[in-house]
Amino acid sequence: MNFLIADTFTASFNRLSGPDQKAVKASVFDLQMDPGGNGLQLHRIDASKDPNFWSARVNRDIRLIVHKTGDSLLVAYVGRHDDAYAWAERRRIEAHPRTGAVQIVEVRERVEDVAPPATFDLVFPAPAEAKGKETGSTALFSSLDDDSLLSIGVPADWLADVRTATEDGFFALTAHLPAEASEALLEYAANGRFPAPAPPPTVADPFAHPDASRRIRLIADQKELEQALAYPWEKWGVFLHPSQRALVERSFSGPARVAGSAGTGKTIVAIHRAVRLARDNAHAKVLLASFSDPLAAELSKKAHVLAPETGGVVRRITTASFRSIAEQMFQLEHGVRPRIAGDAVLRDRLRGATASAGLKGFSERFLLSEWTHVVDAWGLTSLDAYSTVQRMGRKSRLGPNQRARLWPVFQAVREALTAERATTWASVFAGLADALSERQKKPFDHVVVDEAQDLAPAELRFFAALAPAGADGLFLSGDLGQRIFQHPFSWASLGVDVRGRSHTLKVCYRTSQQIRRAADRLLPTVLRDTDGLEDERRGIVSVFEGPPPEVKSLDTVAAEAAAVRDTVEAWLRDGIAPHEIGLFVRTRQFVARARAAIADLPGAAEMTAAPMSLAKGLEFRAVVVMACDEGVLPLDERVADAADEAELDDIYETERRLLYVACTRAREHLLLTGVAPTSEYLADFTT
Ligand SMILES: Nc1ncnc2c1ncn2[C@@H]1O[C@H](COP(=O)(O)OP(=O)(O)OP(=O)(O)O)[C@@H](O)[C@H]1O
Repeated sequence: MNFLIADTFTASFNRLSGPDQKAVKASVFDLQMDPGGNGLQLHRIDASKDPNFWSARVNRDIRLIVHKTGDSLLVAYVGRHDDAYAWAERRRIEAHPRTGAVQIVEVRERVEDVAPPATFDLVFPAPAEAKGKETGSTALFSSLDDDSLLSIGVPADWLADVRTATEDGFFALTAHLPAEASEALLEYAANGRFPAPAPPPTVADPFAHPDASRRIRLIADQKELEQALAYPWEKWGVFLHPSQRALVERSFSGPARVAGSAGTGKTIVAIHRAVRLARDNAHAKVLLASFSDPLAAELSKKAHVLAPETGGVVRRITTASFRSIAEQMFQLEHGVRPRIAGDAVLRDRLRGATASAGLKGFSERFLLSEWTHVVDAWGLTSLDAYSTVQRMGRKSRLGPNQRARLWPVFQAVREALTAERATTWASVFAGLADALSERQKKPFDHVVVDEAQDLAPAELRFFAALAPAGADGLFLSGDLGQRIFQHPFSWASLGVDVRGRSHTLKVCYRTSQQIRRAADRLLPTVLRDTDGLEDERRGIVSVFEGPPPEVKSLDTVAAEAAAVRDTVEAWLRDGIAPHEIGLFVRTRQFVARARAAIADLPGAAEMTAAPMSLAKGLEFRAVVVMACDEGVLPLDERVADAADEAELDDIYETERRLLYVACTRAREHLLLTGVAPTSEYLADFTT
């Protein structure tokens, strides 16, 4: 008999107290051992339209709802007695007549509350089919016939409701529909088309249909059940979107990439893929790398969720930050750690060299940036090389004469570093890339890199050289819209050509529809990388909705602090825990302004207050982005350094992306504040 669990069970389990969860786990294990349910007092739920719903007694209070058929037992829900019975009485489980996927369907006639709720600040762009629409009361799907609605998995008894749904009532309705149907409707409302239908299953098993296997998982053995129950709140551990699953399972003939806006699950795909690769080959060594040490630590935690220690899988997955894995490799190669010259040292050497060369007319910041992003990033060692290098992302044009004047300075810096036996990260990565690319035997069989949009050229070459060049050697996950540390460059020119092997995720799991759409307005709808790959950002749907983001322009710093304090206090009152709150500001100097605003609130120390550049990869239930003042965002110092119009544009775009990253850390609540006159970017949120 097949033993299955549904995501409705996982979600309901998550709402129980610790002791109740423990008791439920014991009962679910018992059920798996003995699907007959002896000892659990199985009772058929007579009031349910579906005769296959049974309740199992966990303890005095708690009932487990299971769905039993001749060949399967599905654990569907858990809750207090009355709640559990009511849930089962309002549901039926059946294969959809058209798609063939098993669905947990709400029985239409038992749902009384489908009437439109309070008006939402609706989030759709002008719906494709809603020409002439003026209010939120126009039917969104009236032009769709039964056939189309059935093809996306709308249950037959909900067809009429869907056809009469208006913007105002839409989310209330979709809460009752199977997720594949509501996602498809959302996409239709946003883009005027349906997503590509899920491919039919190869076997005629309704549970094996991709739409079903996203929400109902077959549990093969006790170990799998342990995993599913150990981290039930990490839904992604068990239930992946089909587009995510495809990227995890698929074999790619060369380097491949997953893209997608913030919160679409790129990191989740990267982790699943690393675990999948390690599982598939018991000898494979896998590297799972991310931008910083804290992000790498998060990857490691999540990899453990997917592959508990016992399997021996995690041992073969090395999680590391870009720099820490390079440092380890450097030590293996040279027996010592690299002596890295930091920015302060570089600035000092640049200053010295500029003075010696009598060079005038270039700011210190420009010189450091030119060194970091051009000379050092590309490992240039001669004037010839510097004269011909394409200064990608450095839009200011530097003529041959200017380059010739600058070169002695950079050469002197390089010589000074060599004399001091110091090096730079770019040199470390480049040296390792050169050494490793010569080798037949590579340190890893598969390399998976998250936050790949911020890889520097030498870093990309390094990761490409760490694993064999063939199939499934290199997998990169990243979002061009979140590139904040690197200038763009051609991956293909460095031998990492992901064209034809690049896929974009479109379902956002982190951020509410309202916040995501507002944040999306900060970026162009299509981003293009240097190799011509397009990242289409329209048509993203969030799986839930929430209050719209708030933007407040205040007259003084004190008034801003008071506004932030009031909002954060309200969040705390609403049950949001202090550690679920993050405050972001443009630079370190403004962290004190954020801290001061929340200083007297309970749990203030547990709230995160950090510069936007550290927001990458994090997430919070509620986020404040503070100090969005004119002159701070974009940052005056950066703007002042722009060599020309083109470089100015580039700075403006990077600053926008920083704000985008900070805003998309929010799941449910987002507040942006600034002291008037505020940042010009804030206007994008309200228009
Ligand atoms: N299939 C899924 N089911 C449930 N939750 C998911 C799923 N995929 C991702 N999530 C959740 O969505 C959130 C965002 O996922 P993740 O961090 O992987 O996105 P991302 O695309 O890497 O985001 P960013 O680019 O902003 O770093 C996380 O909380 C993750 O647990």
